[in-house]
Amino acid sequence: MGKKDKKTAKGRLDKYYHLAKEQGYRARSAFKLIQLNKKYNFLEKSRCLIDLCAAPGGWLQVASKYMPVSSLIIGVDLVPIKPIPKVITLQEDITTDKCRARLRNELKSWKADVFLHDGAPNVGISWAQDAFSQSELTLKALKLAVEFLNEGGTFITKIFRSKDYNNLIWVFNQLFKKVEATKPASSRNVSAEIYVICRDYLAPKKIDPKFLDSRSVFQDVDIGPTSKSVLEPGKNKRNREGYEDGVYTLYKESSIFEFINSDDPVKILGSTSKLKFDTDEAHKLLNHESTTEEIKACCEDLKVLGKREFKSLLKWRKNIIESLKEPAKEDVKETTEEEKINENEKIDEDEAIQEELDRLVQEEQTRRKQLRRKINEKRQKNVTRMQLKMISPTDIVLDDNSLFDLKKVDKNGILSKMRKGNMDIILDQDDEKNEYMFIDQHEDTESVNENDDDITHLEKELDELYEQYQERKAERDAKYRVKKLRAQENDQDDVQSNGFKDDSDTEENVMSQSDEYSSSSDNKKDVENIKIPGDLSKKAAVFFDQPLFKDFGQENDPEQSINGDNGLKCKMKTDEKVVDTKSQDVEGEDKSRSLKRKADEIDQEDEVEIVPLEKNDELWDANESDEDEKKMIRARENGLITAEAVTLAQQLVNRRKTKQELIDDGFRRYTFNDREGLPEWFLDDERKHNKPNLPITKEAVEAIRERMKALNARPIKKVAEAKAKKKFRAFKKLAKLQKKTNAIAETSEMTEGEKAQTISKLISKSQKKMKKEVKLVVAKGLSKGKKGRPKGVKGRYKMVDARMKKEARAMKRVDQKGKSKKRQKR
Ligand SMILES: C[S@@+](CC[C@H](N)C(=O)[O-])C[C@H]1O[C@@H](n2cnc3c(N)ncnc32)[C@H](O)[C@@H]1O
Repeated sequence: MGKKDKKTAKGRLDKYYHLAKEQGYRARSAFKLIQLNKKYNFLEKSRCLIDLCAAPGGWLQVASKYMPVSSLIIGVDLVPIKPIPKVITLQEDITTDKCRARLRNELKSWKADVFLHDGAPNVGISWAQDAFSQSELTLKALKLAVEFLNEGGTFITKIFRSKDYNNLIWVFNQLFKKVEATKPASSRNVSAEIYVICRDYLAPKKIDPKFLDSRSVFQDVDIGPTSKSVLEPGKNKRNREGYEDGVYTLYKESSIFEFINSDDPVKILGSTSKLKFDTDEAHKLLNHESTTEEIKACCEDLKVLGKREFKSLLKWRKNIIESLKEPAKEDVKETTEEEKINENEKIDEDEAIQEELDRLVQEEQTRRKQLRRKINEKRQKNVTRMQLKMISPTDIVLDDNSLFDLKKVDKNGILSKMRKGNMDIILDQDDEKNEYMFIDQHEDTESVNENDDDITHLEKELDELYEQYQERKAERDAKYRVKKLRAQENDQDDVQSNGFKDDSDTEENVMSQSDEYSSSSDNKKDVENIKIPGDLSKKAAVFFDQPLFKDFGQENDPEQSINGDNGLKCKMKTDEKVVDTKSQDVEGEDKSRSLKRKADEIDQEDEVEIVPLEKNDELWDANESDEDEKKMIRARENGLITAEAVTLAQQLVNRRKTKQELIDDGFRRYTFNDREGLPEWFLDDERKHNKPNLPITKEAVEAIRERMKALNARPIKKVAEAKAKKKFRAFKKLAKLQKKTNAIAETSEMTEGEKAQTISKLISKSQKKMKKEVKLVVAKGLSKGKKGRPKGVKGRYKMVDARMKKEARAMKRVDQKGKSKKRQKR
């Protein structure tokens, strides 16, 4: 069988193909016999069956299944048939006498009850030939059948619905009582095959030999090559047109010019027996240089030619056609050459030069454009990177056309400003020299104090060095960069939540730019000069926001109440009520007095502005109000996640701690940590190490640990995905199995028992695929695991030797010792 087109082949895998696979039949054609038997019920009654053209054996399998156990079943085919229990198989050509002899030998005195013929000769040349070969084969099968069939026996054959069909049916009717043609459901609709059931063999004593002679039975016996393509007979499409109307003879002559002038010369070669050189013009062709003796001989009898000869005839035809056209061609050649010369003359030399010039200019322009784009891209990249603080200006390697001229920058002392982090720069696009300008809003007000004393100078240097260190650290450590960014965000949030608007107001810009305004002496003045809309400066507002001053404004100025809806609110960490400090203790009063004094001092310098707050604004404490708020939100969302928080909660719930105690605990050395004026490096260090040591209980730690364990036990995404995939695969497998079992349950070709058996087979097959785990068991005891299953081991197991590993190591050791001794001897 030829190589099938994948798409077609797949299309052929229909329901019967799958059913045949399921039920172990070798070919889907098995179902044709099952269906025929269902209709005519001949297998169960038979004791001897001969299957002609039986390979691969599908019909034989069905026969052995449905026929009584001790039946004689013989299968014959050109190709060997794999053995089938209780079936005799012969490798013979059913058209030969040898086959007949072998059958006689096998049958001895027996005669067959059923003769089957499902033969399909090697086909593909033309439809008419295919059909004829099939009909001829059928007649040969019938010839064998009439010789070996019992009276009343059945002959079943496949035939094509061709013009020989009626002739065959006529012959069958002469030999059998009942002749019926049927097409089983499993036979494909696209196939022209049909099955003829000839029952009740009459077994006439004398059979007219014409009944079994193909020349007599079929009208047009010898079908010549009707092939359209003589060059590729194997690849022909099947053609159901049959003979040409009115053409009953196979010998045909055509004129040589018919072949030369034809649009389809291959067809002429296929349908003609001889090509004639009959006219005067044709005679001239005989003298043509390409008309060799071989060509002449080929034209005499086309029927005997092969592919090579047909090709040479076609080549000859091509040469003849060209030579007939030649004079006309020469004329055309002359005219074209003249035209070419004229055209060449027309081409103006100036135009050519102009074109060349245009091209060069164009090239230069594109080159420049590309260069400019490259430079711009590079500049843009650097600016972005610098704004993201990924690089410092000093990191940029500069060429002549580069964005920065460091020497210039340094002359103006800008470099040091850059190092301090003032990155607000604008690029003057029009300026071809690419100079940089710094925007410094306070350039007028702020002058560099050159007479700083040594300590301040040292501190400044230290700050700068620390900043550089941080930058270097940030470059190396992505985590650190993220942390720093987060800290900056928090700082900005603080500023906003404290009533500072985040617009382009100059003062506020300065605020947001100076992250650590309170610790930087450079910016100190700026900060102090900031006017908060209201009466208090930011610093004063922060100061007065402490819970101690909650009722402070109320007594003196009820209209501008600090605690009022529009004033600053105060809140302690734990509870709003707690802030209501009616019973302030003595210590608190002392503190309040000293703090008030401090505030007065500050306000002497600053104008006091009160920041109006929205009614629903969250309150904040002097140090880390936002932190607290965030912690609260996090606790609400995720529950308590630290042992300290759980301990505190437990203490509160169990009433081991009162509110008052909680407030008192709040007043400790960490409560009013003064950060003012402290260098950044010190504050960073403090943030890292100086933390309150809050009490924790064993139960709280246990509770947190349990929670973490539960979290860990949750499957990670990948595991969950893998599990889901596995589930999906199992589901798909089950659906497939269900589909198969449904098909089996619905089929009418099987008994209920067979259905159940096949379904259970399918199920067990699908389960088999699951891998069984093999347990390794170390061989112990006297028998070393040689006697039976070890105790307590279920399922598959494998015995392994505990010594093996140790012995292997020992051998290695001995080996190495031997080697070292040899070396010493040398
Ligand atoms: C369609 S298959 C038969 C399938 C068969 N009924 C089954 O169920 O397995 C046709 C068979 O006819 C065989 N055949 C064709 N011409 C033959 C011949 N002259 N003698 C014996 N077998 C022939 C082919 O070898 C081919 O195996």
